[in-house]
Amino acid sequence: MGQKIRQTGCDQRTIEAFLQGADIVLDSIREPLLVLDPALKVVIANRSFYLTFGVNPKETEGALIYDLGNRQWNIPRLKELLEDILPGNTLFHDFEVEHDFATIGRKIMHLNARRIYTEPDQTQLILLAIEDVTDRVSYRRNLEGLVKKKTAELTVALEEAEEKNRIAETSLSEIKKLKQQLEAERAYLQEEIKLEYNHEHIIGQSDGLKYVLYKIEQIADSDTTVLVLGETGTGKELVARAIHNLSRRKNRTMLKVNCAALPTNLIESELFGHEKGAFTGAHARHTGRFEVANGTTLFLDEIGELPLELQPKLLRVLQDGEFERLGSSHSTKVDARIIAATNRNLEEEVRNGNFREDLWYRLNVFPITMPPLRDRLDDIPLLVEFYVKKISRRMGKTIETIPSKIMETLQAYPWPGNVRELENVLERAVINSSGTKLRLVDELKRPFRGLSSSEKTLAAVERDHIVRVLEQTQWKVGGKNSAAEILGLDRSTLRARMRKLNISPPKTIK
Ligand SMILES: Nc1ncnc2c1ncn2[C@@H]1O[C@H](COP(=O)(O)OP(=O)(O)OP(=O)(O)O)[C@@H](O)[C@H]1O
Repeated sequence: MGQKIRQTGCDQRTIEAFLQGADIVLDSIREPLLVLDPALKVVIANRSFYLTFGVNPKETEGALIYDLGNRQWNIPRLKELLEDILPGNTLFHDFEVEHDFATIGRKIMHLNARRIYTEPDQTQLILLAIEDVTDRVSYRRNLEGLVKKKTAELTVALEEAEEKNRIAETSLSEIKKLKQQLEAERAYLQEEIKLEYNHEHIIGQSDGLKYVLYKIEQIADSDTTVLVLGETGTGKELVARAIHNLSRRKNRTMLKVNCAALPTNLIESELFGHEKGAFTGAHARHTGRFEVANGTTLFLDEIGELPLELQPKLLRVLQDGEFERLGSSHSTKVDARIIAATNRNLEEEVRNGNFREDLWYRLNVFPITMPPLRDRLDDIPLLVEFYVKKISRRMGKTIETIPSKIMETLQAYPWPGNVRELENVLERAVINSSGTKLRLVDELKRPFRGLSSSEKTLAAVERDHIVRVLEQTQWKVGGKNSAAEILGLDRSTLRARMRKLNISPPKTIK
């Protein structure tokens, strides 16, 4: 402890009185201590201070606190705190400073300062205690670093887990969607199986048919919308199936919607689906054919019968591949290749205001016209042979001869119902043939009410034929031996046609 007190701001005698015995007390304390006068100059320091800081009393006592230790304590905030102790009667604890020692390296210290009095005259001095907290702080800092590192690692792990979870959820919802789609497709297939659709190859070798086959091959591979035109029963659906089976989508089932077979209020839901509660009776969500057809081909049969109010919705799917389920405000995207078919003259329907012109243009990108059977007489013998064989095999019969007279009759008939009608005529013929020779039962020579078919419009020919079949069946529209069965149409399709062609039963039948 220094003997002389140099230039402190206090009365010399007072200080000396204070120092009497104080050095013994101060030296006995293990922490470094400093006593400062009101001018913040060092009055005295203890042994621990000198040892810790590697300084001697001579260079310490009388020195301004901020000048100590290479001015490392010249910190503005510390200055404020120290200068406020005596005037403000304040104290402070654990002011953290870092100090570089030449001998022992970097140390972290906590400074604690308070006011003290000298006896007997109560002169005010400052006691500054210095605590070495290097180990504690390093331990805390290490711990904090560790916590930070672990937190960062955990955050990354959490983010990764969340991402995995998100991917899993997305996959799950995709799987669910796919499952729904497959279930709908399976239900559709079961319906199809029930209907016993069994489409064979397209039979024929006429130039007209060869041209159709050429066009099928030309367009099959692309996703272009195809419009198949032609009279009823000419094989438009066969064309659609042939395109699908030659396309990249052939591994999935082609879906079909007959636009004439459903009432207007059901067709929208059938095509586009609906949400639960979209209308009275919508007890569950229904996936529409467009959605099920995602990734495959959708065949829209009898497109000319699509109600006008639904035509803009179809146009939007064709243009943007988007639609909304009934009762939903969300758009659903689909990638369905559309093949539409009609036996109507759509241009005429556009002129009559029954069909939207923009939709007609959009559908008519690649038209394929199936020629009527009467324009491809060469195909009749092939078709007759094919169907007689097929039907007799099904019925367990053997028909070996088709008399040339019958073949001539079949080639002379105008076939307003086309191949479908031929098929029905042959079915009845096989049923009625008891031996190995085919026997026709239908009266095919019957002329068309006064006019030849070439002199009539297509609609008039169709009307005549339907009326004739209805008359034959006593106007029995549906069921066994009905007009619908003979014409090979659904009962609802026939009814739609009758409405369109203005056919109604005579009053006596009603
Ligand atoms: N070239 C052909 N070869 C073999 N069968 C054919 C041919 N053309 C049509 N058919 C048969 O005729 C029947 C009617 O064909 P399809 O249903 O494809 O005609 P469509 O033109 O779509 O008729 P609709 O306009 O009434 O819907 C089917 O049983 C079909 O297998």
